[in-house]
Amino acid sequence: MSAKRVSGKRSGSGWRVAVLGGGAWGTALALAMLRAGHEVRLFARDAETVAAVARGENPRYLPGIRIAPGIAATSDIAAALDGADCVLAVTPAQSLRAVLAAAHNHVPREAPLVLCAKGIERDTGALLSSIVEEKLPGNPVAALSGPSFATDVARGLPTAVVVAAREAELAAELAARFSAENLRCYSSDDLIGVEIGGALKNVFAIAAGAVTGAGLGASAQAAMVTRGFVELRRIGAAFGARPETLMGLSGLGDLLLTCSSPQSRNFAYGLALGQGKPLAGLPLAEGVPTAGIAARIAAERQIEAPIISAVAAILDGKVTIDQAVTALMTRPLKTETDI
Ligand SMILES: NC(=O)C1=CN([C@@H]2O[C@H](COP(=O)(O)OP(=O)(O)OC[C@H]3O[C@@H](n4cnc5c(N)ncnc54)[C@H](O)[C@@H]3O)[C@@H](O)[C@H]2O)C=CC1
Ligand SMILES: O=C(CO)COP(=O)(O)O
Repeated sequence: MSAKRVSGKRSGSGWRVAVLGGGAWGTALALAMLRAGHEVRLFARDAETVAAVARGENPRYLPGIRIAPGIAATSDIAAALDGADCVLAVTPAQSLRAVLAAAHNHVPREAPLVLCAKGIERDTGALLSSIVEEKLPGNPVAALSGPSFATDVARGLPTAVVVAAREAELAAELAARFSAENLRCYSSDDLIGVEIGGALKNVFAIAAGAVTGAGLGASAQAAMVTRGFVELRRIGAAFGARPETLMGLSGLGDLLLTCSSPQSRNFAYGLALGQGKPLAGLPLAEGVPTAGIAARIAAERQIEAPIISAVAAILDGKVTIDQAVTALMTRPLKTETDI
């Protein structure tokens, strides 16, 4: 790691952090970075969000939460990235490629690009780290993931996340710099494992919401989440993720959070699906595009992932929830340990 990155370009311990994305999570992370002692620039593409953050709010994405002064919001991506020591990419997974296309000429050389979105690119099956490696080949890539609702983090409620990079030293440095009183960052050198956990838990959160919405009961819910976790581990193993990473904050931790709370937008999406309510206009549910591509990846690699396939088929309107449940319940019996 370069000496420049260790010490930061600015004097003192604070970095200049650029946050790309003025939605719920981008704004919450901007606040978290401010609390951790950094100078924060927030890129939001719409002028309305920029003006709102300057007023101390973001009513569209974080209604009712006061945004502390000190975040410099801008819709000029070059200005947001100017002199950044570190860049957080916090737009939806399916927008990452477009955002990096707009950003790549302005990202300072060597600044780590920290992925904060959770998903797999729908059209290509690419993990987000591989998109960064393609678009910003000179910049180190990292990922921040774990159980962390934007509203909780924005309010300063305590939680723990994991920051991963292929280089353990970089992961540890980022974790140290991002941690603050109420945000405890663990570090990991299993970048792929952290990415896979964060991306796939969203698919099971949709399934969990659908189970609740369809009134299938708490037992079905626990059985689905447990067997879903087996699928997450199978796919993770195929990508080279370490099992202990998937047992950690970005896998099991986030699965527990989002499969149990309607505060999760993916759970809420599944809930509406299960209740037969309209889905149009619901907030971002990253598990929707990820379900389809994860089902395709599983099929291509011959990985057994019946719950992911069922979620994808339900979302595509190919089967009903009832039909999917019957198909899952009548699969050939097997030993539980046969993952
Ligand atoms: N909201 C949460 O609690 C958490 C969200 N995440 C992840 O963070 C990512 C972003 O989620 P949120 O901020 O919650 O979504 P959001 O829907 O609240 O905001 C998305 C933001 O991205 C912007 N955006 C979309 N496409 C863009 C583009 N092409 N160029 C520039 N800006 C663009 C939108 O204008 C909006 O400001 C997702 O992958 C999500 O899974 C991760 C942890 C917690
Ligand atoms: O990933 C999250 C919390 O860790 C947020 O989940 P939702 O996108 O389902 O709201």
